[in-house]
Amino acid sequence: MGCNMSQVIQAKGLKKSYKKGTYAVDNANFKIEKGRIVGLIGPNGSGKTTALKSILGLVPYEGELKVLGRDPMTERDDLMNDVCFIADVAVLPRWITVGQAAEFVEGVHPRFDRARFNRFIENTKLTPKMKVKEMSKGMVVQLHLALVMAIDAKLLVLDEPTLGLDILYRREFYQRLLEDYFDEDKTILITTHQVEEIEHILTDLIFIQEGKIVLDASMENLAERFTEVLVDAGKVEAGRSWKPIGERAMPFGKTVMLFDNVPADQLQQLGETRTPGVADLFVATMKGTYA
Ligand SMILES: Nc1ncnc2c1ncn2[C@@H]1O[C@H](COP(=O)(O)OP(=O)(O)OP(=O)(O)O)[C@@H](O)[C@H]1O
Repeated sequence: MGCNMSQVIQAKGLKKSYKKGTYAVDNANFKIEKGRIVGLIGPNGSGKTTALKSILGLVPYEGELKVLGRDPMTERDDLMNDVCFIADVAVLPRWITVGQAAEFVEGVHPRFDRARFNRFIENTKLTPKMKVKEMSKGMVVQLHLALVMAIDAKLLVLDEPTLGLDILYRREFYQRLLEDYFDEDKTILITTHQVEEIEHILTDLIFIQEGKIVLDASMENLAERFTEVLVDAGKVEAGRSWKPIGERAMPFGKTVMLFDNVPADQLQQLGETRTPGVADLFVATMKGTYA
């Protein structure tokens, strides 16, 4: 692999096995470019965290992997100067204060900017002496975000960052990330299975199922490739003959069908068409996962 710096992550034949004969990540190929916000989305146990751990050099793997031009296994220390990794917000210990949390991150991350952190905190109800256990969940999110955003990392990796938070805070979290942190020199990789609230900030989508990449596309490509049709009651059979990848019943005898690579003008004969939401696309793609 060449050293192309607009390429933030390159994986070729990436594999990780914890147990002989089974692969948590199974021959994954993908590229992530600078200035993208990528959602790595998959059901429980599909290999998301394992993929992230490989990217961060936290587990040994097979195959080729380059992150910011470096080999995560042999150049981990170097790589960590440019990467910020945050697991879910729940990991902040309950006894820690705002000030101590900042001190801790400052100690472990060379790119942490204390003044920047303080500026974020000044816009909240948080005070330096406040403990996590005294905060509402929303305040914990604010603390978490301030810690993340004060790190000037080229690559930000977030593993289920909004787990356990309600929809309002999930929205707030992603909106702030987009408005106050993201720019064209940064790249964000987020894993989640709560897709609805991140889809509007994502530029790219990677679906993973049983360790395999089953979809890898930019949001523009998705809109070109997939179409959802609200099929009129009398046209269901016609619709099925064009092999939808998903189908669900709606009130009043209508049926929603999801099509992959069927020309839109053809589908318009069936009923109203639109671009599917990521959640519906996810469900259709993962069909059979829990069977
Ligand atoms: N340390 C480990 N030792 C053994 N098996 C593991 C280990 N970590 C993960 N696995 C297995 O690898 C597979 C993928 O797990 P992984 O945590 O990567 O999935 P995930 O997509 O992040 O899941 P979730 O959404 O539930 O967090 C699972 O079958 C899991 O049981």
